[in-house]
Amino acid sequence: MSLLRTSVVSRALSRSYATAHAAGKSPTAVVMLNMGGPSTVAETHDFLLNLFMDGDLIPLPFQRFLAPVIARRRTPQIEKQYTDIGGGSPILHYTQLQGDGMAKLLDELHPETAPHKAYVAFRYARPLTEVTARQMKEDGVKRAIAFTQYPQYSCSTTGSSLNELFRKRKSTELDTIEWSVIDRWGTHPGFIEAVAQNIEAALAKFPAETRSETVLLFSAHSLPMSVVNRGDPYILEVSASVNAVMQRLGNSNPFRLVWQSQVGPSAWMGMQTGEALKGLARLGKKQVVLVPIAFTSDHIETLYELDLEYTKEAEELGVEVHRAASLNDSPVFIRALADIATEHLRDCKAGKGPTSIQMSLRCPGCTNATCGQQKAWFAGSGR
Ligand SMILES: C=CC1=C(C)c2cc3[nH]c(cc4nc(cc5[nH]c(cc1n2)c(C)c5CCC(=O)O)C(CCC(=O)O)=C4C)c(C)c3C=C
Ligand SMILES: [Fe+2]
Ligand SMILES: [Fe+2]
Repeated sequence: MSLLRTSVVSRALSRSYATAHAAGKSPTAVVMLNMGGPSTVAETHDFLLNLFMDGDLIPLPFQRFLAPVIARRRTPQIEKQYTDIGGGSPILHYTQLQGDGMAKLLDELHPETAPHKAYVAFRYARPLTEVTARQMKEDGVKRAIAFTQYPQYSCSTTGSSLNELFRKRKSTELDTIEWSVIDRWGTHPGFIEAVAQNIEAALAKFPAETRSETVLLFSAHSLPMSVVNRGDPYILEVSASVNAVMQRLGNSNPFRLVWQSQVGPSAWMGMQTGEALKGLARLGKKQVVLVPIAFTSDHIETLYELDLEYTKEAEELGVEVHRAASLNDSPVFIRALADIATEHLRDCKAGKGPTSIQMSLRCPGCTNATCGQQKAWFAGSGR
């Protein structure tokens, strides 16, 4: 579609939302769930406090007392990182852009449920669930999709966001809405295509003669081994994404999946990204493309850890590193989000239920009662 036609269509669609709203037709809400990040450096402390208060992510003894201490102690270091990447996290900007683009496409792809409206609900930064819920109430929302923006499922990420929505359902009147859930989409062809195109763009920076020797180093946020060992599906699902991307690329390059950003002294999933780069240098590898695979926009892990820390270290060891761009404003990715939501709405209409079959299963080692209650509540929504 030409740019001109896209903007004409999008203006017409915004008008269709405004007209339908004025006429009293409430929008189908698509609630973009993610962790969020501090939009300004000054918001870093509150972001960290919310994060360390989350017992679904970091169960601490005496959480209410310990979390503020740890958050306060960690704030200066993390504030410096957000300062160094330009003064804050871009996640809100990109999530809004992705959501608005998706909602416009959805009006075309699935007119039966139009108008669609994207809402953002972050777990640790503004806009938090309560604020989003208030907006949804003002808009008269009766039907909503909880659409995780984590491609791969972990109880510590998507699980935590769904638990929060479930806990707040009464106080925010979210329980008056008919819900369904998109809980994972790590092998969706549109997502895989968007990642593959960004890898191809990074690979093109190397000379054609040596391009196929470049190592693709997929990097995802690590998980504590205690979470892996209770049966969390994240490691498997990230691996499935990597395999799907490599198939799409025709297995053009050697590759590995490695893990970054571990926090604290406990055991985490390895091999660590920084160590892997050093190891590749030791093995004489000269060219690497770093590929963020478990997050949909830039954040400190890409802009600080990958771009500022690891790339510099590797280049000092004689390795040329280029990073595949994050999905950010990729039109291929925005189209993928719209396709995922369309397929979900069709599945709901076909009676496949408000949640996926896989979502119904708790981790075999899960002892968090909220997980079970939350899954049962979403599965029963609208029935
Ligand atoms: C899919 C991505 C992520 C998983 C899985 C994940 C698990 C996880 N994280 C922590 C602890 C922390 N994470 C922190 C920051 C952070 N985490 C992710 C993503 C995942 N986390 C991102 C994208 C970010 C950065 C946000 C940004 O704006 O850049 C932090 C805070 C930063 C710090 O203090 O270092 C902590 C703490 C645990 C314990 C965990 C699994 C249980
Ligand atoms: Fe769980
Ligand atoms: Fe994290």
